[in-house]
Formats: sequence, structure tokens, C-alpha cells
Amino acid sequence: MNPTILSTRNLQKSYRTGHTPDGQPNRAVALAGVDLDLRGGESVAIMGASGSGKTTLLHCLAGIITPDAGEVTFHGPAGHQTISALRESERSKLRRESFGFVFQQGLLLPELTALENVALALMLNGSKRELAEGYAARWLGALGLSGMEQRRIGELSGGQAQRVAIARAQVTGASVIFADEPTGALDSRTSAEVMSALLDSTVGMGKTLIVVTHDPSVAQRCGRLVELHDGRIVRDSAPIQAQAAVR
Ligand SMILES: Nc1ncnc2c1ncn2[C@@H]1O[C@H](COP(=O)(O)OP(=O)(O)OP(=O)(O)O)[C@@H](O)[C@H]1O
Repeated sequence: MNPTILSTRNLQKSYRTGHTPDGQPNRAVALAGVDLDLRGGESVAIMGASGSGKTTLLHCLAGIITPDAGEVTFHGPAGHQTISALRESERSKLRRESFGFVFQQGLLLPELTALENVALALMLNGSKRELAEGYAARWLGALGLSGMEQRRIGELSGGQAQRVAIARAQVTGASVIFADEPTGALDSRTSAEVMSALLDSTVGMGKTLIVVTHDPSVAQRCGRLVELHDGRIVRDSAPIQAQAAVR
């Protein structure tokens, strides 16, 4: 079994949501004490009803937001880092260098070509354009997009654009890839292709993939399923068992 790469202890997060009629601050509890250990090379689907805390958990794990209480620790090549205790500038550096992100939409820049979008991730870490574009072209090729390097994002299909997003997430050599509804805007055949590309380029290369999804066919392809209910883990198992238990 591979060592733990990312862990949480007693993770708690709530959001202010206005005031009660008598003027008291209202809070929506998103995470109510989450303990989770994620291992290198694992693919983990996070499922649960709308509002159960999936995106909040993903954002805490990735250091996009900080929890109100509890810890998130990254067990990276440079040793243990308590992400939840880092300053925003340090979390931002960690995200750029060690993590990759594939979201449903919105992270690709429409005015840039596919090649430029992927290369930009490396250039933001200090790589020279020529070197960055060389790596970007290799990743686009590995994801079946050879010949499409010079197309702008609007000139690609939804599935092709998601593969550009996967290339962009991978090109920096990230050890953990976070995906939030990566196939949410795609038809089922394209969704299956994008999931194959995502799994092959992450778990297939020893990286960790964490996917928030509503789609059981996406979760089914991951090695592990974590289900949230009201901000707590209510199931942590292999997907097949989870599906059988639901029925
Ligand atoms: N920025 C915010 N401000 C206020 N409340 C929020 C905010 N973000 C999330 N919440 C609340 O926190 C809870 C968990 O939200 P979260 O987005 O993590 O759930 P989710 O499981 O990802 O939902 P969905 O499947 O609908 O995307 C919900 O009650 C939600 O309304």
C-alpha cells in the first residue's frame, strides 16, 4: 500500500449565511469533522447530495480555502506540510507546484490557444516559454490532441477542451489532481473518454486523483468512494460495494 499523501483531521467548516430574524448570525455547516487519509496513486470519488460538503472538502484539501478547525496535511516530497496553517501566498505556491485542477469549466483562457493554456501553467512557475511549450505539446499529444495545439478553446469540443484542462493540470508534474465535476458538461460517451484520459494520466502514473462527482458511472471507475452527508463521511469503500449497499 502506498504511503499517505494527503490527510485531514477533524476538519470543520461553516459559512455565514446572513442573519436570523432576531439578528443572530446564521451559519451553514459544510464540514462537521472529517477525517480522511488519501494515498499516493489512489483514485477517490467524493459523492453525496447537493450541499453535503463535497466542494468544500475538495477546496480545503487543495488549500483553496482554510477550515475553521482541524488540519489538512500534505505529505509531499519535501516533508509534511500543514496546509491549513499556511499563509495564502504559501498555499498558492503549493497549489501551483504540487497540485493540478480540472473543473467543469472556467479555468481555461478562451483568448489563448490550447498550447498556450497548457504552457501558461509552467510559465507561472518560472519556466521559459520555449521549454514550457515543449512540455505542453507533449502533454497535449499524450491526451490525443496532436494537431490541435493552435486552436483556441472555443474551437474545441467540450471533451477536447476538458483534455486540454487535464494537460494543463498535469504539465507541472503535480502529484495530486483535484477534479470537480470534470465530466459534468459532457455526454456519456465523451464523459467516459475524458475519465479514461484523467485516470490514465494520473493513477496510471502513480499520481493521486480526487474527483467530486454526482455521476455514479464516474465514481464507479475510481478505486475508492467517499460519501458525505451533512458534512460527515457516511461511507468510505470501494465503489462496487457502495453501489450494492445503496440498492
Ligand atoms: N460561499 C458560501 N457561502 C455560504 N454558504 C456556502 C458557501 N459555500 C457553500 N456553502 C454552503 O455549505 C454547504 C456545503 O456546500 P458545498 O458547496 O461544499 O456542497 P456540495 O456537496 O459541493 O454541493 P453541490 O453538489 O450542490 O455542489 C451548503 O449548505 C452550502 O449552501
